[in-house]
Amino acid sequence: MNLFREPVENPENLLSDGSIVKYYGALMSLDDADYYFKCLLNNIDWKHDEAIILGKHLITKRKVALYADRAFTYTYSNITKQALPWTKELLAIKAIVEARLGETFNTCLLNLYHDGSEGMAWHSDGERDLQKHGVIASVSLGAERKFSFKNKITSDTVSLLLEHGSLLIMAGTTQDCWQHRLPPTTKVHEPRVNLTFRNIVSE
Ligand SMILES: O=C(O)CCC(=O)C(=O)O
Ligand SMILES: [Fe+2]
Repeated sequence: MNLFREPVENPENLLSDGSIVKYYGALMSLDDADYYFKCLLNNIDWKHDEAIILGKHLITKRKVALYADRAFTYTYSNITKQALPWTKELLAIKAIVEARLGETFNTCLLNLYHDGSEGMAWHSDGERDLQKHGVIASVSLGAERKFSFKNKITSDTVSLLLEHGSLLIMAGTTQDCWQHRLPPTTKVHEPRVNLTFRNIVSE
């Protein structure tokens, strides 16, 4: 356990030229992070993610869930997902994030990685309905994992560790100019939950 976990008051931009990634460190106390981690493991409607890619129906080991202000449907990778109404704990975490950032969010996509064998490949969060250049706020709970960004033109990479109870934001042109991934690792044997708060603007 990292004994030096602290909030970062004015985090620096880890990228440049209009692409913004900032790591805010600890968003909450260790006790709160432990509490929310347990709640989310038990109380979220976790489902394996599905995609239809090149006509093949793929099912991930990682589990996902989608919560939002409205019960809208959301289509990505040719599969339609139904957003569920907020739970008490998700609303509480959302309020902490909104207070820290001075931004509001209407949607949360959650990922559950059971251990280091599960990750997420290089991608950008460029879904059609996502607010263009809006802030995406990423909260990490559970196992500490490496997170990386790769510039789409230069292939420059920037990596950092996402700690238990921490907050990271992506904004500006980050999704246009960079991809990000959660690399798999043989070193991690514990689960991790990630929440990305977003704004969906369709309809
Ligand atoms: O698990 C993470 O930290 C990142 C998840 C992610 O990139 C996504 O849900 O789009
Ligand atoms: Fe992403």
